[in-house]
Parts: sequence; C-alpha cells; structure tokens
Amino acid sequence: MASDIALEISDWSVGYLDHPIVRDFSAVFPTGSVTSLIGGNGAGKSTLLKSIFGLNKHFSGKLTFEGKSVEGLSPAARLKTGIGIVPQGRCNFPQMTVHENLEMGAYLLPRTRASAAIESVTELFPMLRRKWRQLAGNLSGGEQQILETAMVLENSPRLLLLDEPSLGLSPRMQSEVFETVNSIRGKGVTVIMAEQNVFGSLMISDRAIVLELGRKFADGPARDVMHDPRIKAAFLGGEPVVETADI
Ligand SMILES: Nc1ncnc2c1ncn2[C@@H]1O[C@H](COP(=O)(O)OP(=O)(O)OP(=O)(O)O)[C@@H](O)[C@H]1O
Repeated sequence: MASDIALEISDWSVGYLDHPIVRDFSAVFPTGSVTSLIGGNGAGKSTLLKSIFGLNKHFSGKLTFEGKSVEGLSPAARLKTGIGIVPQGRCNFPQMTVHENLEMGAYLLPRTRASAAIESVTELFPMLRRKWRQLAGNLSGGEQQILETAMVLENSPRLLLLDEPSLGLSPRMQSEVFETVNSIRGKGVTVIMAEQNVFGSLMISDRAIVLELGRKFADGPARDVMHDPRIKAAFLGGEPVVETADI
C-alpha cells in the first residue's frame, strides 16, 4: 500500500570531508508532492539533494523513505529502493550514443523491463528518438540534461531529486521540463528540485523550502513563498517566460 509520507528528514547534517554544509535540516515530504528548493549560490541545495541519494558525507540525522530508514544504504541500493537523482551538469557517457546511454540507464532492470523502460522515456522525450545514434557528448547541454533525466526515469523512481533540471535550456525547453515534472507528479511520484528558474519551478510546486547558509530559512506553500516580499526581492526579480512546449 502506498505510504502517505514519501520522505522524512530529521535533524539532518551533511556535507564534505569534516565539514557539514547543511545543518539540522528537518522536513516531511508527502507522497506525490513537488517541492522547490530555493537559495542563493552555495546555500546547500545540491548538497541536500545529493545527501538524500547518499553521495556525500552524512554527519547526523535520520532519512526515512516510505517508512524505512535509508541513511545507511549505498546510492545503488537507494536507486533500487525507489530514489532517483538527476545531478546538475552534463551526461556521464559522452562517447556513447543516445541509445547506448539509455541502455546504461536501464542497466539495473531485468532485460524484459529494460526495453519497455527505454520505449517509455523516448515517448516522453521524442528528441531522444531523433538523436538515437548521435554521441551523447555532441548533444546540446539541454538535450544532455533531458537524456540524464530519461536515464533516471527508466528506473521508475518514486522519489525524484532534480538538481537544476532547466539549467542551460531555452525557455521553450524549460517549459517542457516543467511540464514533464508536472506529468511525473500526476503519477504519484514525489519530486524535490533545486531550480535557478525560481518562478517556473514555483509555478508547478506545492511547496517551497528556502535554504540560507545550509539552514532552512523558510518553508511553506509555493504560492505563499512566491508572494513573500523577502523571497521576491532575493529570487524573483524578473519572471521568466513559461510557454507551451513544442520541440
Ligand atoms: N565536493 C565538495 N567538496 C567540498 N565542498 C563542497 C563540495 N561541493 C560543494 N561544496 C561546498 O558546499 C557549499 C554548498 O554548495 P552547494 O553546491 O550545495 O550549493 P547550492 O545551493 O547548490 O549552490 P548553486 O546554486 O550555486 O549550485 C558551497 O560552499 C560549496 O563550496
């Protein structure tokens, strides 16, 4: 039976080497919710997302996914358990074709499910089919971001962590990414995303959490945070265009 709570983070302190970056962070994420993580450069957004997937150093605190403690699991085990992350930046296998990358993304799946998973993400992102035999390293930054997202979605994560999914994309492709996130949430997937397009991200989020210097500064319904004068002044100087996608 699906749990009402996808993720619970309690008294979480994480960072690198001997240095916690995010400190004493606690939050509960209901199943199917979309949360925007907002904060200035270096606020700790990526560090927090990576820590949920086990990619950096855990100092203290508890992480519970669908009622089970996961802070001791490896990233691969977290992926198998239903957590997926699309990190910031370009693709991992630039010398392989789009098709080969998609096969890599489905590596942990049984053979029978792998081809269905590849089929399903190419339906979601038709661009991948068009660039099927192209080397991933020759795709544009935005296309590589879409490829990376597709590779994670192949594993049908129930919790999806997105680090700057629209970074480097044209306004039209940004809209496509946000529309995709919206449709993913419609399938009951819980999403937590850090985004530089704060307006676009808040528009499709239920909730926003603002980080400042590694600590939670504000947490509330996206609509309220969007109208908070402090947040507006700091992050919403200009409102990016959100248009209907058609690529
Ligand atoms: N691998 C690392 N080793 C040591 N320190 C790191 C590492 N990665 C990030 N940091 C530090 O952690 C702090 C938070 O960085 P983080 O990338 O989490 O911020 P952010 O909010 O995602 O910023 P941005 O919006 O600029 O990506 C920064 O001071 C950064 O220098």
